[in-house]
Amino acid sequence: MAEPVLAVDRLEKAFGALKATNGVSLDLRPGEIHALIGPNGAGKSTLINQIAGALAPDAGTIRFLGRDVTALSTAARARLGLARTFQVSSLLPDFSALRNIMLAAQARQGSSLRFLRPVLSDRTLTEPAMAILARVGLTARADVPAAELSHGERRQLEIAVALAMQPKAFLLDEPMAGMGPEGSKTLTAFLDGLRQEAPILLVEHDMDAVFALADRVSVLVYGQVIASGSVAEIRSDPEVRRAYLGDAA
Ligand SMILES: Nc1ncnc2c1ncn2[C@@H]1O[C@H](COP(=O)(O)OP(=O)(O)OP(=O)(O)O)[C@@H](O)[C@H]1O
Repeated sequence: MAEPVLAVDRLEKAFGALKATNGVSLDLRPGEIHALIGPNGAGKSTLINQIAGALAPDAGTIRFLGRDVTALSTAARARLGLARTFQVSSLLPDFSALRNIMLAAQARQGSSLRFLRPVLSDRTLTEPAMAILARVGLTARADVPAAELSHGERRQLEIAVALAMQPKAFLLDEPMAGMGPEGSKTLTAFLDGLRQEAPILLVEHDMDAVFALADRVSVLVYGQVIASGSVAEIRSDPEVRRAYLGDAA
C-alpha cells in the first residue's frame, strides 16, 4: 500500500473536562478523498485545526510527507504543502478574485505584499492565476472583489486560493456548506478531479457529496473514530447509522 501523505497517530485534545479529540488515528493516502463525518460537536473542526497547526494537540503526532510536523506552525505546514479551507471565509473581501489567488501564490514564494502592485501587470504571474480561476470556473469574475461574489463563487475561490499554494494535500472544511443543489453538483465534480492533484481530507455534512466522492470514510463521534471504511461499509454499519447517518444511509 502507498505510503500515507498525512498520518495522524493517537491525537488528543481536551477543552477542560471535554475530550474533543480522544485518541484519533487516521491517514490520507495518495490520490484519495478521505471523508470525515460525524454529528455537530463531534470534534471534526478541532481535529482539522490540529492537523493544520492552528491548535496544539495535548498528545499524539501528525506526520506529513514522512516528517513529524506536530510542532510546526501553520505557516510552516502550509509551505510544506498542506492547504486548508475554512468553514468561514478566509478571503480578502476588498481584493479581486485574481488578487486573492496571486496573494496566495506569492505567500507561498515568501514574497511580501508590497510587491503585489507591480506583479499585477506582469503576465507571467497573472497567467498562472488566471489558469487556476479558469479551473474553478471563475474566469469571468477575475476582477470582481471577493465580497461581491456569490456564496458559491466564494467557496470556489477559496479552493482556487488553496490550489495556488500547489499543495501536496488538501484539508477541506465543509466546502459544500451553503451551496444550492446546482453549486454542490459543480463543486462535487470539481473535487472529484482534484484528488488526482493532491489527496483530500474532506469534512462534510452533505452526505450526497460524501457518498459520491469518498474513497474512504471515517466517522467521528465524541472525539473518537467509531468506524472507518468504504462508503458501502459505512452506510451499512449499524453503529454509524445509530450515531449519525440514520435515514441518510
Ligand atoms: N476553543 C474551544 N474551547 C472549548 N471548547 C471547544 C473549543 N473548540 C471546540 N470546543 C468543543 O469541542 C467539541 C468539538 O467541537 P468541534 O467544533 O470540533 O466539532 P465539529 O465536529 O467540528 O462540529 P460541527 O459539525 O458543528 O462543525 C464541541 O463540544 C465544542 O463545543
